[in-house]
Amino acid sequence: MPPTQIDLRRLILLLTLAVALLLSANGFYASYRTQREQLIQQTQEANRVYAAKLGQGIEQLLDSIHLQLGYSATLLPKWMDQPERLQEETERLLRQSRIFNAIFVVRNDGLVLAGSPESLGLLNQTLRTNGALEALQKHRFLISAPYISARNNLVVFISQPILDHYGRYLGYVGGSIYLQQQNVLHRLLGEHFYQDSSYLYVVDRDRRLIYHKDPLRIGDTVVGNPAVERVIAGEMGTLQLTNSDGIEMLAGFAPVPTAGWGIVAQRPLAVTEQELNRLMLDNLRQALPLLLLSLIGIWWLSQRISRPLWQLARSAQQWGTDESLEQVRNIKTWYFEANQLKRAVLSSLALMHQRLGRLSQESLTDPLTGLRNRRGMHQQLDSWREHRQPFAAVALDIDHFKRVNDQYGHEFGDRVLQNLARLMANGSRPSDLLCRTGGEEFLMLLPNADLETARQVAERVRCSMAETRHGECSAITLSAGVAHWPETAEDVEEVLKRADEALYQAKNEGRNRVVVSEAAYA
Ligand SMILES: Nc1nc2c(ncn2[C@@H]2O[C@H](COP(=O)(O)OP(=O)(O)OP(=O)(O)O)[C@@H](O)[C@H]2O)c(=O)[nH]1
Repeated sequence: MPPTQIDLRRLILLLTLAVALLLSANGFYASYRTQREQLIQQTQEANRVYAAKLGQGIEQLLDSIHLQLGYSATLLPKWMDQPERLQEETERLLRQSRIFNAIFVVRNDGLVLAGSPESLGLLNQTLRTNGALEALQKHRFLISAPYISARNNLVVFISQPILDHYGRYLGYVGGSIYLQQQNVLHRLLGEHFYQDSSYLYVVDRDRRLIYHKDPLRIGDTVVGNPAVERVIAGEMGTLQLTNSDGIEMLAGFAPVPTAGWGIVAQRPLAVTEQELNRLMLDNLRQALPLLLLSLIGIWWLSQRISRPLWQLARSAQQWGTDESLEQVRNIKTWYFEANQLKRAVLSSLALMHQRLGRLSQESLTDPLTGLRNRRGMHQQLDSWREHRQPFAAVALDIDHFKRVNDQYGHEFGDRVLQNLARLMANGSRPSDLLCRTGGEEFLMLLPNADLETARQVAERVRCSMAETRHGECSAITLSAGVAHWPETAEDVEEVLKRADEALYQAKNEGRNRVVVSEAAYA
């Protein structure tokens, strides 16, 4: 087998391993993709639910602020000219609500009638801040956009109008939430501590951050963030986006309709993927023994399937030999195709052997007479020489055969040759080897016959030839020379030569006679 060729067993093994690994890898990859999608969706959904829950929390907080300020606003009209009572009320509100960083009661001309903490020092001053002006204008419960307060804090101002029992506008009571200091939003939103880089932020309707884990970013306007755009449009949903640091994020968002705010909760995609990788590695570890077992099973089965084919292929190298048939017969073919192949190989082999046998027989036989030709003779002689089998050689030659041919034609001559072959067969034993070694030269090789016996056989053939009528030609005779190995010759080649010499002598002495090699008498 050339070194570049690969045998069937290895080929099938490699193919099955490759297919098994490909299928496993494909399955593994498909499961990875599905799980990744699921995990991404779950993370986004969890963030959305979380943002929605916090949104509800803020809504409830605003409701509670509304109630508290509303209650206060019903008490305040009768105290508008009692600065101490107003001051007490602002202090109560500040202490009890634990929502605001500062509380004010402001008259309808903007003058601060009371304020807590007193340390702010705004009493009897007119407030001109955005929140204050908006409250004076709108006369309703109001949550302001973030702005810089009179004391230079970034604040959100929430106010409730104070109306007397005729519905006249007297001013408002309101509270500031300092966005850049600890406030109620920090308590509400920051209590969820993430260890995996998840975080959330809150924007107002103008996209300004009113809550962020990084206090320095509070007050910044968020630009080009699709989650922010959608949440301030009042939508709730999920998104995959890139944050301001260029990190891929899985975001869920929900609005706070009362305030026009939006909450976005997000988690880095990489963290989710890490989790997935850990999960997949665990899966792989668990699946590995089964995968190995399957591979061994596939390998075993492929061996069982390929074995008969491989054996049939290997037996092809021996198809010329006698054992090949037996070898193929012994191959166990346990499935239909291999069995059919084996049967086909067996019948082809039988046919081939039959034809080879016939060919080999033909190559050793003279077609005219059916006797052994020179090659056939030598084949037998080789065997006798090897086994030191003694034998006598009788060389026969038809006398004046040229004349017979010339006179009666070549075809007639052929029939004479065939007649002689028959006479030789009649005058010999089955174990004798009868050969036609040339045109009209014949040889009888008689194993275990001595010189005298051989001479008698030659004489018998000569007589029967002389007595035979060949069509219109009455008398055709032959001459013969007899020799023996080892009696008259030292080796096998020499005995033929001695028989030829004796035959030559018979021709010289007048033909139609048998001469025994003289060496026998020496
Ligand atoms: N019909 C026929 N003739 C053959 C065949 N082979 C050889 N011959 C002829 O046999 C003849 C042999 O002639 P020679 O060798 O001269 O010998 P001969 O005529 O037999 O004379 P001697 O052997 O001296 O008695 C030739 O004419 C060959 O053509 C054959 O297969 N068929």
